[in-house]
Amino acid sequence: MILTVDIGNAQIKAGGFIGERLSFVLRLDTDERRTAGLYAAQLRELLSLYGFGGVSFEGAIVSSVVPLLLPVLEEALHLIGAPRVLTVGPGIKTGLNLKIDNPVGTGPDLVCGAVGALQLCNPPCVIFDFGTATTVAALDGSGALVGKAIMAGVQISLDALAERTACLPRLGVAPPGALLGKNTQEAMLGGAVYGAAAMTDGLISRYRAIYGESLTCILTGGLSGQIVPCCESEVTHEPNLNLLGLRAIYLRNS
Ligand SMILES: Nc1ncnc2c1ncn2[C@@H]1O[C@H](COP(=O)(O)OP(=O)(O)O)[C@@H](O)[C@H]1O
Ligand SMILES: CC(C)(COP(=O)(O)O)[C@@H](O)C(=O)NCCC(=O)O
Ligand SMILES: [K+]
Repeated sequence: MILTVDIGNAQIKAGGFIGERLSFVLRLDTDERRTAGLYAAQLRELLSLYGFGGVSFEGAIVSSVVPLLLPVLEEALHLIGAPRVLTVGPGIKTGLNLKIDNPVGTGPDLVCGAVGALQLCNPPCVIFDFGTATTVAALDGSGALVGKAIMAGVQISLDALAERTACLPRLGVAPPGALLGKNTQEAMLGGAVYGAAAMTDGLISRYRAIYGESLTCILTGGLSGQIVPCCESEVTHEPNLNLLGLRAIYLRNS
């Protein structure tokens, strides 16, 4: 089995591939205070809970947008028995052409998503990733990453409303009851979720004006399942896109 690990700002996603098949996805909280031993113990426990306790790993690959946690998870993966642990960063072959300023400063999650997208479709394509931040990565007809957009994430927007107003409550992203709410909670959820979906539709129509109607739009990220049902555009939903990309990068480097 190949273990793929995507460290995001909210959660660490660990996916196990047997061949092409993604057999499981574990989610752990991102916490910079946690040690390698604690993450290893948690991974071990979850692996056996899901029935993969005895499985041996061919290797593992990690991508991180939280620099402090990268060595911590690398060590945790060695501790649970991964004989080799690759890292998405300088020196790794991704096969992706980055036609942007400062390729090294680009989030490795965007790189993994782009590589994952190229497994699923022919470019041009755009990837919307709804996590802590909402990000867009655009791949031109040659498959090169040519541009990106970064917005406040859907949960961040709700958190900011609760923090910076006197009367608005703290809410988690959830299916909105209606486009227009009848109460404060519905109004906030409708605004956040339909607002994100309408932003997505609006950006897609602008990107289609550049790249043509054949542009493939892939939505991913932990919150994408809440946004996809409210979008009007034709989109592909792949919640584990970064893990697919990580597996492809692992294979390219082994
Ligand atoms: N099992 C799950 N499946 C999908 N989304 C989840 C799940 N558990 C939590 N989430 C939501 O996904 C969000 C994190 O999305 P994610 O894409 O992992 O963000 P990041 O990459 O920034 O860590 C959290 O706000 C959480 O509420
Ligand atoms: C934009 C991000 C914060 C998104 O992180 P996430 O929502 O996946 O936790 C991350 O990709 C990042 O820190 N990027 C570096 C800046 C850039 O890609 O231009
Ligand atoms: K994101």
